[in-house]
Amino acid sequence: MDIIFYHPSFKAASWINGLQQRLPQATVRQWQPGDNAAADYALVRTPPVEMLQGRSDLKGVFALGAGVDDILTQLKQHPEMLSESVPLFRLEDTGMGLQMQEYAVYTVLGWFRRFDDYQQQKQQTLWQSLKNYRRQDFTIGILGAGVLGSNVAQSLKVWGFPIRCWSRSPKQIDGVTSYYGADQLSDFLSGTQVLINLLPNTPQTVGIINRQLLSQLNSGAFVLNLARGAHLVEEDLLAALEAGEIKAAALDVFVQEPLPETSPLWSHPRVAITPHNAAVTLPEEAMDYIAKSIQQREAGEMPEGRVDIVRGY
Ligand SMILES: NC(=O)C1=CN([C@@H]2O[C@H](COP(=O)(O)OP(=O)(O)OC[C@H]3O[C@@H](n4cnc5c(N)ncnc54)[C@H](OP(=O)(O)O)[C@@H]3O)[C@@H](O)[C@H]2O)C=CC1
Ligand SMILES: O=CC(=O)O
Repeated sequence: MDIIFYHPSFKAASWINGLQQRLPQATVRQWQPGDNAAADYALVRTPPVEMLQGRSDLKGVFALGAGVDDILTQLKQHPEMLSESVPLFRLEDTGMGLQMQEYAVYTVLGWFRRFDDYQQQKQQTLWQSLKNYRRQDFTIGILGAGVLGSNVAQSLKVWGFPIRCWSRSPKQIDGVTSYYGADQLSDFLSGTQVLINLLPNTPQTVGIINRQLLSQLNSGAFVLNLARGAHLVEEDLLAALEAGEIKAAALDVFVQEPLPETSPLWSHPRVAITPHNAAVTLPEEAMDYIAKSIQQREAGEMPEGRVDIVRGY
């Protein structure tokens, strides 16, 4: 069995060794331009078109992340890149759920306990206790109730906040109110105090967090974008912050990454920024997952995490 590996920044040698140990029957190699030799599986992040093109014999392509929007964008531009018969898989959880939980719990509790306000008071050497939010009014709305959205819902539920989620199909998550489909989006937004985005980036979700959507949240709501920069219209967020409709935002992802030095988001006192690392690919967990998936595929089973290319996630 032959496996080809390509990632623009990961250390190829440690991935190749790690996969080789997990799959002793396989020969794993780093793909280089011009390598057209046979391969059964490909592990990739934003692969060059020529790496996958013409490989209709592949038994699977594994994306080395949870989101596959980069690969699907390339595929739209170069439909010849991936034969329709080749399944594309993505990482499901592999330790990203816990990382998202950490980020969301830290941020939401900080806003709930008004640490952002106290940080600003500190700049003014101001010793003043502020009125607390009421827990029952601090409704958290999660856009996306998939692997990561449901993880985040579970972790925030234990703090006693009302939790709701919005997805394409209805969900049954204990203690979480499910809204689904375009028809129920307004009901989901109405009464939401903290909006957390964990949607995939698809033609249906691009630009979804715009002025019109933000205006339907509670006045003084908070926004946490953990998914993709393309979901959020940054100028609309800035306008809503200026108008006081949105109190604060925490952003991990941006339309342009790295975020340009000239972006007004950098200097905004009520915007927190992290460099797209809310949940990173953990090599050991990811290799365990991919090795298991390859074994399942070799046994004639279809592993979890198959991307529906038409649906876009
Ligand atoms: N910032 C970071 O470091 C990271 C960001 N991410 C981002 O997080 C995203 C989510 O990951 P994950 O939870 O694993 O993805 P999943 O595919 O498991 O979940 C996606 C959720 O979004 C819902 N959804 C998709 N399209 C729509 C739509 N048009 N309307 C309503 N709901 C919709 C799905 O609904 P349904 O369940 O009904 O299908 C599902 O609940 C990734 O795509 C990636 O972009 C991921 C990892 C790290
Ligand atoms: O943003 C990261 C991912 O895995 O998707």
